This record gives sequence, C-alpha cells and structure tokens, in this order.
Amino acid sequence: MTQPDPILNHPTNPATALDTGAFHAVNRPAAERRAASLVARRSIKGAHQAAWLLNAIACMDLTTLAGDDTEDRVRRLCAKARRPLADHIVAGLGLVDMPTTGAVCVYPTMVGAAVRALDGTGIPVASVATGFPAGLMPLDLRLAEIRYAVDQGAQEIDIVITRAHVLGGDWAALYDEIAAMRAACGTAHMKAILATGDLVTLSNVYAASMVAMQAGADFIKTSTGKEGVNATLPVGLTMCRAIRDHRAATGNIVGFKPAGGMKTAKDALNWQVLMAEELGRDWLRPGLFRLGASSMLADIERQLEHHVTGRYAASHRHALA
Ligand SMILES: O=C[C@H](O)COP(=O)(O)O
Repeated sequence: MTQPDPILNHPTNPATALDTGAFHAVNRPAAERRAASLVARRSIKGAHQAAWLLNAIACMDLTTLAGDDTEDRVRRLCAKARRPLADHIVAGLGLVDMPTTGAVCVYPTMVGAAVRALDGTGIPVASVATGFPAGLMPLDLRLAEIRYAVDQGAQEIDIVITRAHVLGGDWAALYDEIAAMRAACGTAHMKAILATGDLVTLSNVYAASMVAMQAGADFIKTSTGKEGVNATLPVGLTMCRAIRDHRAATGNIVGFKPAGGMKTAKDALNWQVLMAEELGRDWLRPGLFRLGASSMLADIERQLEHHVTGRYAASHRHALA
C-alpha cells in the first residue's frame, strides 16, 4: 500500500514574535475578481483531471464531525480512507497501489477508534479540539482537550480560535492563545481554524492568518464546517497570500486547509488551481495542503469512474463520504 506523503516529514513551523506591522488591508472586490478569474481560465480535462483528482484524495482530510458520530461510523470512514476507490477504478487508472486519503479527521472521543482502524496504514488521525466549533470554553479546558486528543494518538490537532479576539483587535490575546495551543500539541502538527465566516472582513482574515502563523501554526484552515459561510475562494486567496508573505518575511513554510461545504470534484480542482497559482505546485502535497471535507470523496470517485468507464454510476453505488 502506498504511504501518504507524511506530514511528519514537513518540519513544524517555528513561532516568531507577534508582528502586527505585517498586517495589511485586503480589498474584497479585488480578491473576488482574482479568485473568479483564476478558476475560470484553467480547465483541467482528461488524464490531467484524473491525476489532479487523485491528488485531491491524497490531500483529503476525510472528516466526520457530527453530533451523532459513533465508533462504528468512524471505523467505516477509516475503511474508506484506506480504500477510497473501487478496485476496478484503481485498475482502470493503471495504479499499482490503492491510494489513501491524507488523514481522517474526527472529534477527540473518536480518535482512539480511528487510530485502531488505521493501524499500520500510515494514515494520520487528526482531531478537532479546543471546544470545536465555537471555542467558547476556558483556556485550560481547551488545552486539556488538546492533550487528551494527543494522548489518544492524534498526530494532527485542528484548533479553533476565539473569534472575539479578532473582532476586538486583541492580537496579543490571539497570539498568546494560539502559542499556548501550539505548546499543548507537543509533536503533533497544529492546524489553526480561523472560522473565516465569522471574521467579517478579509483584512481580519489576513491579520488572523498572520497571527496564527507567527504563533506557530503548521497549517491555517478556513472553517469548521459549522459557520454560516465556510470555505470560499476569495478567503482562500487571502490566506494563501498571507502564507506567501509570511514565508517571504520569515522563511517559514505553512500549509493551507480549506474546509467546510466543499462537495464536488470541481471544488477539489478549483482549490488546487488556487494553490498552484498562488503558492506553486510544491504546495500540492499532503504535507502542505489538505482539503477538509465530509462529503466530497463520493463525487471524486464518481468522476474517476467516468474517466475509466465512460459512464457515471448512480451515486448511491458509491460508499460513504
Ligand atoms: O474540517 C472539516 C470540515 O468540518 C468538514 O466540513 P463539511 O462537513 O462541510 O465537509
């Protein structure tokens, strides 16, 4: 079985001092125009499309974050992470090995079941933590939740920030909170969910991205999937620019994870186009790019089946996710 490009090969992002001088205003109409033109002028077809969709699977945090999650559901999701495509699609694509997803992402109490189900595969388990999705809990409890998830075997922790720190412009409080979370993660990689749908302006998204990276986040992530507006391309563009600017200023490399509301193969292609155009093709690997999605894999599998067989199977024939 192919091992996914291990995120652990990518060194953690070292924290730098809080620097609000790195912020700049973002013009929303300009960001919207640029995002729209990026995806409009790139059309990926045929074998290229199949390759990009396979890459989307390798970069996917296959997710279940529902109130009615059970260990049984998590085990079924893990089975899908291990075998995301039907055998005839894998054979038809000429692949020697079954691909696997980048990670499986679950709630903290489900980490143990996921770790057991993925034993021996090299697929990491990501856990949300810190009072996901709102984060409105005392900091010591949020840090304890990180430590619990790491203790259960999570190799990646998806934290949420206190939106009020952004909305009130309290950047030092935001920096301190994220730095404390980074420390609680230990050797686990940390993705900072900015919940961009709650942050009102793209300038706030840019500033929060900068603070998260300065405080040591290994990835910045758009959304929990629970906000009214989740991953959008203008927000993604703003965050990618922040990643680029942070690298130019510090030399440090941070990954990007759009998440929430992405359901189609077309979404998977559009987000990869954005990454390739804004950060370069080097970013199109699991160590630096994840797609957080609970219901995108089924359409990717459907499109790949069409590529192999020339026809679409009914979506009910494809398994969970
Ligand atoms: O972190 C991942 C997201 O929560 C998934 O959101 P989704 O259920 O809208 O795909």
